[in-house]
Amino acid sequence: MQNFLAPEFQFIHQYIKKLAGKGALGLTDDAAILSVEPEYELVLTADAMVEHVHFFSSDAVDLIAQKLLRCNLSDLAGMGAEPVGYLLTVSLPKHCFNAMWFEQFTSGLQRDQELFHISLLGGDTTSNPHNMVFSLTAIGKTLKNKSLRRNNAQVGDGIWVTGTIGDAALGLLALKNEINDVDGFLTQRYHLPQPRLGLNLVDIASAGMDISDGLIQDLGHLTRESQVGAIIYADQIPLSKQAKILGNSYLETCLTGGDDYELLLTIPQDKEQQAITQSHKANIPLTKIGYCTDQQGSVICYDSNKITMNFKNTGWSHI
Ligand SMILES: Nc1ncnc2c1ncn2[C@@H]1O[C@H](COP(=O)(O)OP(=O)(O)O)[C@@H](O)[C@H]1O
Ligand SMILES: Cc1ncc(C[n+]2csc(CCOP(=O)(O)OP(=O)(O)O)c2C)c(N)n1
Ligand SMILES: [Mg+2]
Repeated sequence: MQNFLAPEFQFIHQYIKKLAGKGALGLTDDAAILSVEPEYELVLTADAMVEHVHFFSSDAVDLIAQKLLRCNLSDLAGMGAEPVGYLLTVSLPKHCFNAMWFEQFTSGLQRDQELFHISLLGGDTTSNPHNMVFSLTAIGKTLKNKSLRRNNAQVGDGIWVTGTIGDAALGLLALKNEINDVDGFLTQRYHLPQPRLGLNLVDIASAGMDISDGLIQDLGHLTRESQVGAIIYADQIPLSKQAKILGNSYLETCLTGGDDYELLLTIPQDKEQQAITQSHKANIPLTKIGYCTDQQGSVICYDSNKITMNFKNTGWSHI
């Protein structure tokens, strides 16, 4: 009998293999092998992306791939980790198994592998009759005991965010034709999040996480884990000029819509200058939006008239 490759393995060989890096063993074995320097520990995270839920069927395939990788890299950034490698699982309807689809998907990943200095370690390929479903496991590293946790914010620490908040949620509205995205900025922020890797806040930030489900909800997670409360000021929250133009009626979308993939951080007041220095070094904007209180479980957002804002939902929930 001739030893030929079944189509599944031809696809892996032809398209996926070129993404494989150190430790992947050329995708020839059952698993990858990873060594890590003794002074480091591994940081592991997995996030899935599902057609119709996380992205549109009509989205460009290379952008879907980049968003998948970037959302996971954002989780590593949220832990203060440096990327090492990733595992990729794809489950696709049969019509996706063609050269054009795989060329686009892998070219998106290849682009970002170079940008973020990361390579593929392995994964799995399956078919399913309905939707595109992806899962990516990102592996990073931090110096031992130096990762950024959600549970160490202290009363009085400032609350900070990177970048601008709400653009992607507005981009989603634009893609649903509910608002106009004149220059394409908002949809671009939806399609291509910017993982905030490289911001070195070791021994500076007291707690941190990435914002994926909505600022208000994610701040709730951080304050709960740290057993503190929070007061933030809506007019201090950094918004892009495209978001500002839409006006106050879209503020709630910005603060609760999710898909930001920015970092939420707490920083003791005596470390603020160091944090700002690091933000300049990494060229990542950092803005103070409030502070931690001793009102455990209370997240208050004041509007510009110092009136507490009430939200219909504080953020995204799958169920
Ligand atoms: N199906 C699951 N199996 C194992 N762990 C899970 C599962 N779903 C969520 N988690 C864990 O629960 C925590 C919260 O999940 P999630 O809200 O998705 O975090 P994130 O927003 O950082 O991706 C994370 O530590 C995540 O690893
Ligand atoms: C087509 C489409 N509809 C709705 C959304 C909004 N949305 C879907 S999941 C999600 C939250 C982030 O995804 P999740 O799976 O919760 O990631 P995690 O918090 O685990 O990182 C948001 C804001 C979207 N991105 N795309
Ligand atoms: Mg998750």
